[in-house]
Amino acid sequence: MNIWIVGTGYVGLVTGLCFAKLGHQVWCIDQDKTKIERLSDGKVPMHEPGLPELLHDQLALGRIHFAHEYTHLHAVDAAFIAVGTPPTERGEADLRYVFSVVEDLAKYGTPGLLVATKSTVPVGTAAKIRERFDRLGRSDIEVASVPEFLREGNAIEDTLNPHRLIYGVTSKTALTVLEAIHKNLASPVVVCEPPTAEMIKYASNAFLATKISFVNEIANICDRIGADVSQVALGMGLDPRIGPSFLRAGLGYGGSCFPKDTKALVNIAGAVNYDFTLLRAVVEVNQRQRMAPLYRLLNWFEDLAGLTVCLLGVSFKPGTDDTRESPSLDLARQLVAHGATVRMVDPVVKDAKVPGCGTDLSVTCDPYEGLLDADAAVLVTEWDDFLHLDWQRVKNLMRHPFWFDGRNVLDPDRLREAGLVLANIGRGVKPFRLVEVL
Ligand SMILES: NC(=O)c1ccc[n+]([C@@H]2O[C@H](COP(=O)([O-])OP(=O)(O)OC[C@H]3O[C@@H](n4cnc5c(N)ncnc54)[C@H](O)[C@@H]3O)[C@@H](O)[C@H]2O)c1
Ligand SMILES: O=c1ccn([C@@H]2O[C@H](COP(=O)(O)OP(=O)(O)O[C@H]3O[C@H](CO)[C@@H](O)[C@H](O)[C@H]3O)[C@@H](O)[C@H]2O)c(=O)[nH]1
Repeated sequence: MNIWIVGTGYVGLVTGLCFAKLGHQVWCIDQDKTKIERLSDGKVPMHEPGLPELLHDQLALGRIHFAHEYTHLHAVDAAFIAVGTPPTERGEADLRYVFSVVEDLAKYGTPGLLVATKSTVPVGTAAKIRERFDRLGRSDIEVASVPEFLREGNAIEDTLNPHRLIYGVTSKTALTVLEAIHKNLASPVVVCEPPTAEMIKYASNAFLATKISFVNEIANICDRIGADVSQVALGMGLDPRIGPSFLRAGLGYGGSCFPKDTKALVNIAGAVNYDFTLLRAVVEVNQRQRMAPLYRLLNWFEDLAGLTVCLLGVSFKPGTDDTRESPSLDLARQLVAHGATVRMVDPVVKDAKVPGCGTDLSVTCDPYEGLLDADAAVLVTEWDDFLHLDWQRVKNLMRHPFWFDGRNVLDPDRLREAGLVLANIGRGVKPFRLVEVL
């Protein structure tokens, strides 16, 4: 089939390349001319495992094309909208990019085109898109909601083997096109109305965020009563009704999705006079959780002025260079406000724009360089590169030996043997090694 993907970011590029791999002809359109030129030259603008190879292969096969305007005017079967829906100041999803694409598609879309949103959009958006097309004289265009569930760092696998496909449609024609596009995927399919599809996306992210904030609250209690949250999560997760995933305590969730989508769902509920009390608490717990290392540092040093703190990890999670809503940036801003000098280390992020910090902070990829003469270190992102350092060398490099493991991934015994002082999240007691899954 012939497919347009509008918006060539994390979602659009991965989706476009995966559709090409499935045998379709794909045109990725983006208003960012530089990005399009780089992609046409085979250069991937973000860090995502497997993407450079996939781009190379699909360019060679002639199935993927990049354009910054709608020059391809012959029959296109479907257009997927994958532009950003960033939060407004009030936390609502900003739909201006989506509606701007709708205007373009009304102008350039060929008759009978199916327009599907992959962007995460508030419940009711498909209906608004339908209205706009009708107003623009394009009642022939079909509208659907096909929410996206890929995770950054695992995006290709998630797209080629999704846990589910959600088709929010209002006609058999739309369903037939979606089935033809995804026919080589063996995933369960849920066919529903567009508002239900839109809600499935928000409810899924909100539920995962709730699990994280829940386990972080348990961790904070564990710290105070001398229990170990890692083993609490292990014990809980063995119950199949609970499951082991998304129970890793730490500095909370970041990224371009959970923070914005939880706030957007609180707003969606508010707009229909429903107070989503639970989700508001999830958001609040997450914000507070990010500051755990700051309070520990103040506890160790009382005053942070003049100290050097090394933050390990800038991206919001390992496997990506995405720094949107990264806990590391929030923490850096707070540390700078307390008078500390912040050094950042990350294997793929090259520079850190810290909002409210004046200048960009420099980022090195060498942990030993970042730790030289540091008074304290905080592991914010659990990149493999940080897990097995030469701890004796680390101890000798640092001015003071204070470490905060914000993701509970470092081996406490190893660090302590090297003479480092270690704090973590909710592991108030030394792990009792006999407790294993037998
Ligand atoms: N990033 C993820 O992991 C993920 C996963 C699932 C869903 N989503 C949702 O998908 C959407 C896109 O997210 P993303 O992370 O890929 O965003 P992104 O910022 O990486 O990419 C968006 C792209 O859209 C382009 N764009 C904006 N307006 C345009 C226009 N009028 N015409 C053409 N191109 C335009 C931008 O230049 C940019 O390249 C969001 O709604 C997000 O919530 C994201
Ligand atoms: O047990 C856990 C699991 C995750 N996280 C944090 O949660 C955030 C999100 O992680 P993850 O879900 O792996 O990353 P995303 O790429 O943001 O993917 C989420 O957001 C996407 C955008 O909506 C969805 O498509 C995905 O299904 C959904 O998992 C990260 O900061 C993680 O560090 C934890 O703190 N504890």
